[in-house]
Amino acid sequence: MLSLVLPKGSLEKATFELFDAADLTVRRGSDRDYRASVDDPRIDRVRVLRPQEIPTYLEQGLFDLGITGRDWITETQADVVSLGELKYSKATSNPVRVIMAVPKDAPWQSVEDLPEGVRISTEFPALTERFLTEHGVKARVVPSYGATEAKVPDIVDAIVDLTETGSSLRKNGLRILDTLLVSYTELVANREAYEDPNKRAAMEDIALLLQGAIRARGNVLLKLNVSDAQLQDVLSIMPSMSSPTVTRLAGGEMHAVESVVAKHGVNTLIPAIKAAGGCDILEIPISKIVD
Ligand SMILES: Nc1ncnc2c1ncn2[C@@H]1O[C@H](COP(=O)(O)OP(=O)(O)OP(=O)(O)O)[C@@H](O)[C@H]1O
Ligand SMILES: O=P(O)(O)OC[C@H]1O[C@H](OP(=O)(O)OP(=O)(O)O)[C@H](O)[C@@H]1O
Repeated sequence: MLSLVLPKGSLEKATFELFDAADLTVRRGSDRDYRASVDDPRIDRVRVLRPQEIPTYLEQGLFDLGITGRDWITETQADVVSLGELKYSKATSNPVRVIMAVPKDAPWQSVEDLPEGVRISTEFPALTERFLTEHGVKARVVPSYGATEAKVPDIVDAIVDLTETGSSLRKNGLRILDTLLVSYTELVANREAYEDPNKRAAMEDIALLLQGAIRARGNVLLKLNVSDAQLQDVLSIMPSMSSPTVTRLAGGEMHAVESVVAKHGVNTLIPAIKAAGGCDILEIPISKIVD
């Protein structure tokens, strides 16, 4: 069946939590163990490796399916099939951005302002070279192996690096000059494996479980009862994914209402439902939402 490669490092914790939520719990001896397993008939081999190497390994057929960032797929230009974006990063559900940054007080306002021979440190040399060529800038691109922000202004003049929350840029007194790429985490496959109908079906099952777990994040199921007379008042304030489900209760003039709502806002919604006539209100966690 499928061999799977998962990212070590920045995405590791969030990826393992997502697989757990998707009922594809990854098991390994310790967090230093780079061989793992998933108790699922569709997955027979799991390795945990650096995300920057994952697109190439997938292209070469060393694994069928993997998770990495769009940034590394673009940098390596690996020929892989994407099964879709998985909306999570190291700390948030937002994408990361590959940006060019300079010291706050540098004179340059756009990439075209950079002088010939400008020194730029980056972990993304290929992406940076392509970007500079597009903008007609002749620079010296210096490969970085981490702590890139720390190298300006004494070692280099500018950097191309990732930003998620912006905290590293702020701490290092840097200003964004341009954005080269917006990058989501993605589920990607080896092209040949994806062409195999059995493997593709297994990959699509896994994608569905992962996306279902991501969609469920931040949502809860609200259930309540309400009288005939007050049903419209409750429905008028009840958000839902499509439309709330309303069922008549076996006895009397009561209805049961249920709806998937955003967890954010439930603190004001529940008292409002109660004031509108709702009773027996239940808030229930959701593990997955599959279309
Ligand atoms: N806040 C973040 N910082 C860095 N990378 C992030 C962040 N959120 C998501 N990512 C993604 O995680 C991957 C990081 O890959 P990379 O090969 O640079 O290894 P790493 O996990 O950061 O390891 P190291 O810390 O040793 O550099 C990229 O695809 C990147 O887009
Ligand atoms: O916008 P932020 O939320 O601050 O996140 C972005 C920072 O996180 C990553 O660094 P990491 O901690 O992986 O160290 P590294 O630079 O050594 O790779 C990345 O390279 C940025 O420096």
